This record gives sequence, C-alpha cells and structure tokens, in this order.
Amino acid sequence: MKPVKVGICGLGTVGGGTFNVLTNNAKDIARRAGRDIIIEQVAMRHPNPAVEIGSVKTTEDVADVISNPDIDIVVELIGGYTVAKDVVMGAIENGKHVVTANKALIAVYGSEIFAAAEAKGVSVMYEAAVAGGIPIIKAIREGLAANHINWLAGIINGTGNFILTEMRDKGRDFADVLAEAQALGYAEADPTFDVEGIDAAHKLTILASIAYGIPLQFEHCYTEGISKVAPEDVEYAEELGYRIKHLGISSRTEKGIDLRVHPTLIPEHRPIAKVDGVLNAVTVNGDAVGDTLYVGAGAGAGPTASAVVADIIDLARTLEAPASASVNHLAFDSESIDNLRVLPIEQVETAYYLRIQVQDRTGVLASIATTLSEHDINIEALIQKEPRMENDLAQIIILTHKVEEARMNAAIEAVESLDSTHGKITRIRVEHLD
Ligand SMILES: NC(=O)c1ccc[n+]([C@@H]2O[C@H](COP(=O)([O-])OP(=O)(O)OC[C@H]3O[C@@H](n4cnc5c(N)ncnc54)[C@H](O)[C@@H]3O)[C@@H](O)[C@H]2O)c1
Ligand SMILES: N[C@@H](CCO)C(=O)O
Ligand code: NA
Repeated sequence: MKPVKVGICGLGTVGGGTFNVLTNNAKDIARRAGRDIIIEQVAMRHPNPAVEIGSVKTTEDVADVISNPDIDIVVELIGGYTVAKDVVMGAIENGKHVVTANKALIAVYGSEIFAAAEAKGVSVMYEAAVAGGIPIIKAIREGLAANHINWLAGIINGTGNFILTEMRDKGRDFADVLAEAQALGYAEADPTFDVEGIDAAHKLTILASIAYGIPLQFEHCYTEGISKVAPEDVEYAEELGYRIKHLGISSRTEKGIDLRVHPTLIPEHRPIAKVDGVLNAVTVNGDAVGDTLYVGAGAGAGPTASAVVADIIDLARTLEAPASASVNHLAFDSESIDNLRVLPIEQVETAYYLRIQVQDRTGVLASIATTLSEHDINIEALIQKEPRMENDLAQIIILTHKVEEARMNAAIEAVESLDSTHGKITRIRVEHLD
C-alpha cells in the first residue's frame, strides 16, 4: 500500500514527541498500519531542541500544510482556539483527516468541527485530548460500546495531580511545583486552565459526551480548581481516612446528568486515591462490565505522542475505507444524540467535609450539630482540633452524609452566622465511588 503522509502543525512538547515517536518507532508503526507513515511537512515557529528535523520539509505557515496536496492527515498540536481552529477547519475543508490533542477546541467547538468533518467524509481523532497516554477515548467509544454507562470519575489533569502530590508528600510550595510542571511540559500555555479546573472540565465534557451520547456542554460543567486546597485540609482528610484528589465526575441520575470538576475527598483504600504525580486515572462504570479503571501518564511529550500516533495509525489503516466504517465522532450516531439535561450544581447530591473555625468554648459543638440537624443533615464523623494559631480559634471538622447542595448551602450560611463560629466554612465534596 502507498505510504500515508502526515503534516504536523506545532512542534512544541507534543508536536516534538509525535515527531520523535513516528520517527523512532517507524518500523513497528508500519507493521501495525500495514504501510509506511511518513512525516511530509512540519509547520513550526521555533526549533525544538528535542527534535532532529533532518530532511523533513518545514514551513512557518500552517496554510502550507493544510493546502499541501500530498498530505493525507493534518496533526494539530498548536493549542488554543484561534490558529488551531483554522487549521482543523481548513484541513477538513481540504478533505484531510485530522488528529488533535486540543481538548479546549473539541470541548468548545467540537459540534461544529464534527459536523464539518461528517459533511466532508473525514475523521477528527482526539485520543490525546483526554488523559494523555491513557487510551480512554478508545476504551469508552469502542471497548465499552455494549454498555449503558452509569457514571465515570477521574483524575484528568496531570499538572493538578502533580501539584497536590508534591504538596502532600514533600510539603512543597504550590507556586514552586507549578513552575516545575511547566518546565516538564505538563502545563497548559495558560496554567490557570490546569489549576482552576478548566482543562479538567474540557476533558470531562468530552468523556460525558461519548459515555452517554449527549452534546458537548462545556458551558454547563461546574468547575472548581485546586488553588484553594489548604495543607491543613489535606492533613485532616488523611486523619479521617481520605485523600484529596481533583476529580472530574459525571453520573446519570433520574433527574439528569451530573457534570462537575472539583477537589474531592475519596476513601484512601480506593485504587484511584493512590494515583499520584502526573499520572491520571479514570474509572468508568457500565451496566454489563461493572467498574473499570484506567491508569497512566496524563501529560508529557512521550505519553501524549503515544495517543496522537495511535490515532494516526487508526486513520492510516482505514484511509481507503468508506466514512461509514469509521467510529462516530461522539461514539453515538449523530442522529441519536440525546439532549439530556445537565443538573445545576445546587441539585447535585454529595457528602461533605466541612472545616469550621470556632471559639474554643462549651456549647459550640452542640449549636453546630443542632443547626445541621435543623437542615436535615446527618453527621458521619467529627474531629475537633485545639487552637494552633494566635487567633485562639479551634477547628471542627465534620463529615456529613449525602445531601443536596442547595440544602448544604443553606446550612453553611446558618452555621456561619452563629456567634460562636468565625469566618467562612471550608467545604470539600466527598465521593465514595461505589
Ligand atoms: N503538554 C502536554 O502534556 C499535553 C498533553 C495533552 C494535550 N496537550 C495539548 O496539546 C496541544 C499542544 O500542547 P504543547 O504542550 O505541545 O504546547 P507547546 O506550547 O509546547 O507547543 C505548541 C507549539 O505550537 C507552536 N505554534 C504556535 N503558533 C504556531 C503557528 N501559527 N504555526 C506553527 N506553530 C505554532 C509554538 O511555537 C509551540 O512550539 C495543546 O492543545 C495542549 O492542550 C498537551
Ligand atoms: N495540561 C494538561 C496536559 C494534558 O492534557 C495536564 O496537565 O493534564
Ligand atoms: Na487519551
């Protein structure tokens, strides 16, 4: 079979990794694809010291790649919504298949992009966009295709997990660890996407869509980052037998779809609680298969390139096949996408960890317990910490049973207004993942 020719746009962390994997593993890749895969051209702004470009043609203008008649597959590894979108839409317009690692683009503009691709009879592949090297898109879209998927939850931002792990294990400073994650090529161009949960929300939006056959609804994803996780909460959570992880969580309930990203206490015996550093993990529950768990590197040049190149190989294998033979972009036939409602966070039910600062005097505990009980909130565990700081305030840490968020909001407001409590209550949602 004739070789397949690839054009790479962007030669940064992932572009460089993709170039190197395609080059270094060319023999194995050809054996798998049944044909050679050749890098025909690279659009780049700066040389990448990790890459020996050799005799591959380069250009500074992505338009050269998109319009190159020899190129079958355009690989978009620039990032963002502007040039990247032009590259993807331009490649589709020119009848080329696309591979991208750009979750922001897929989460926000995926519907438009997939519609354009379907009209042209080409595919847009995005395995690298979610959980880096873990083949989670393939697992859900193809491997679990027999199932009615009930829920999924995952650590889906490598930078965030790396920061939380280093803070917990080594007591390192947040800003220091973030700088290291950036130097290692894990972080987004704008790292607030990592630390404020936006990147995880992009990924969760994609996962929920292919799990349930619903439209991409990034705008409805509840998003909270890790920037406010305090070292003392990490410590108290551990004392209660939990770890704090930044999770993306989605489940189907009778009321609608739950779609949320936030710091979460999970029991320390859950396998996902032990997934540390830049590793990601996704657990998916299907009605036939039960619980499944996928773990691997969520960011970095090699792991992300592994996913990009797997997509290129898939396309290379089926290049001459009719478009109807390809897996649907969002796993389900585009005619049968269900417009299920995403629940507002106020209607979501979870258990809670609460840390309340109180005056260290008798009766305080009783008044808090009474206020919670007036809101129908049951306490599962409670610890009290003596004052540590100059302000002479003690801390009460409470784990509650499940309660609707709106009711918890009302209870928190009532507890905060008690004379004996001080300042804002820290609240972190708790999930048992069963
Ligand atoms: N880094 C990771 O671990 C990782 C993992 C999964 C997905 N991603 C996604 O992959 C994409 C790329 O991320 P990255 O970490 O490699 O970023 P990066 O900043 O390292 O690389 C982007 C490259 O694009 C180049 N570029 C910018 N504008 C260009 C233009 N007009 N023409 C040609 N080149 C241009 C930049 O010079 C840079 O080298 C993003 O969408 C990101 O979200 C990254
Ligand atoms: N910045 C992302 C890259 C992988 O998508 C992360 O840290 O997970
Ligand atoms: Na992946």
